[in-house]
Amino acid sequence: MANVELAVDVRGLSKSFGEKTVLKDINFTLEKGTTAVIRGSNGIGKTVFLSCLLGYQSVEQGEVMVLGKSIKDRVFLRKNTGFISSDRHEFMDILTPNEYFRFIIDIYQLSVPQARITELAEQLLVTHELNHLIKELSFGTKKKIQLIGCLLYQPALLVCDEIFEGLDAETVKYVQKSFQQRKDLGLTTLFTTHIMHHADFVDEIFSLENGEIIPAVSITA
Ligand SMILES: Nc1ncnc2c1ncn2[C@@H]1O[C@H](COP(=O)(O)OP(=O)(O)OP(=O)(O)O)[C@@H](O)[C@H]1O
Repeated sequence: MANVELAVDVRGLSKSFGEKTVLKDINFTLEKGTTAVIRGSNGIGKTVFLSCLLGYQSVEQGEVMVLGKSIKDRVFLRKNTGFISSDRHEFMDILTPNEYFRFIIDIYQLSVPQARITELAEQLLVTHELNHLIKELSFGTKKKIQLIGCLLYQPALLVCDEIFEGLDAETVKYVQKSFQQRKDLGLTTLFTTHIMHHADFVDEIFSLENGEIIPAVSITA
């Protein structure tokens, strides 16, 4: 029976590429309403782990439950999760931000007034970018557009890869505040970063080392 109080419940997850084992029998849980960070050195497997968690990469061995359901239920998974990628936005690239937001509003059947999009765009200083193709936007602006998309539907589980990379100081503060607001709403946020001092507000800190995810004592240790 699934534990519905867990936002993430990973059991025995392993993942290899050829001879190279990246994730080794990972057991990892995250309670609902938690904000957590996973740190780890370059190439250690953070992106692969997040991709397995959200069903973007096949799981070789093990079981992954998100919000009490197996990730094999892909409709549930997509409806209730959001992903902010550091560098993968192929399907967004052919849209403008405005088209992308309309797409999100349509598929999630949201009743979001245009004024809310205008407000978020003003807060994140992207008002003048809304009708340009996403592929033509800067690295940080693409991330801001993904953030706005997620804030429109506020997924129960938001997963972000390298969330602070390439963001200016004001946007870093905005992201931190948004994640704290998500926590106040009882929502779960899991992200990776190399900039650990930006993550000093989280509830839980994990480290990916030697293919395993282990709790870390502090943001530095
Ligand atoms: N599709 C793939 N095919 C083969 N190897 C892969 C594939 N995807 C990832 N890897 C390998 O898995 C390992 C972990 O990569 P991953 O991108 O998860 O690292 P990371 O911890 O996110 O690193 P960084 O901090 O540099 O972003 C790397 O050795 C990478 O080369």
